Amino acid sequence: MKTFNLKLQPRINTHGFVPTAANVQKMDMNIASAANINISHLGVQYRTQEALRDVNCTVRPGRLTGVFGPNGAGKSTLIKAMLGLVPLSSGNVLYQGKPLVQQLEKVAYVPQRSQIDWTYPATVWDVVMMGRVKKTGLFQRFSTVSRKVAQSALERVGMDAYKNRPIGQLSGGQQQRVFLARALTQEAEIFCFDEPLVGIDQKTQTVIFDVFHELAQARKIVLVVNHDLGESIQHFDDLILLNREIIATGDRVSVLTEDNLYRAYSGKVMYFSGAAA
Ligand SMILES: Nc1ncnc2c1ncn2[C@@H]1O[C@H](COP(=O)(O)OP(=O)(O)OP(=O)(O)O)[C@@H](O)[C@H]1O
Repeated sequence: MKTFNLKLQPRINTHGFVPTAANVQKMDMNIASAANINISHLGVQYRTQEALRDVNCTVRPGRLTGVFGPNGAGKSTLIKAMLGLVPLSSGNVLYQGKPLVQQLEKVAYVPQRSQIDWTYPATVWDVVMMGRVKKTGLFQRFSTVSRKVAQSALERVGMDAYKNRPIGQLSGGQQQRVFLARALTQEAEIFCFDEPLVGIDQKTQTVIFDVFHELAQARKIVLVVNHDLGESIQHFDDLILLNREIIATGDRVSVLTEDNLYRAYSGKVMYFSGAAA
């Protein structure tokens, strides 16, 4: 049985936002009027297996949202279904009132490491510039603006010095930072990351969460699949707790209850209620 020490502290904040009750209320009012992703009655069936059943939830801009749940809970499937990468057996996903799949130019998606071909002969710069292809058009020359955006994204994630390296020669953390830079160059409204924290070093984790918080503060939608119930969970504002169906969804503190965790992980997680204070 795994044990996790889940101290429900205020979200770690490195950008000067003081989470007083008044500030949070102001933020919540803004959020209520902003554009959400609304997922309604979403189901996914893989041949004989029902991966997701009747998923209903909202993903809000301005909030760092984590998708949590045990192995095989359907976390990756949820993101793929939202982006039209696997077919829905029921339901819909709307953004600003319209199907999200009709607005994929607004989305930056970084899949799981295992789904990326790291032997592909591309340099760090090539990979980051790929983030500009949708804006520039295939086979068109990249503009000066595009190059500046890519350069600034590389610098933001601390990978500027590796620009000419083949992507396959980098460490796991460096590769993840390059893919984060590529997502940034897309200048998207919606950012989806599937397990970006797997196999990375502490420095990369810090950079990644700093960038996530910056995106959220810029009122982007930031959705992150994660399975680690350790300390890093405190970075998230909202959680979607899944196990083939929604167990709980909403702000982090309301989702992280003993009962919800027990139901999601079938009793395989011991929750220290004393640590919630
Ligand atoms: N392409 C597929 N074809 C058939 N079954 C699949 C496919 N992709 C996923 N599954 C199954 O659907 C279920 C949900 O998978 P998914 O990868 O979405 O879970 P997850 O919560 O992301 O898991 P993990 O934390 O292990 O990555 C699993 O039982 C998985 O084996």
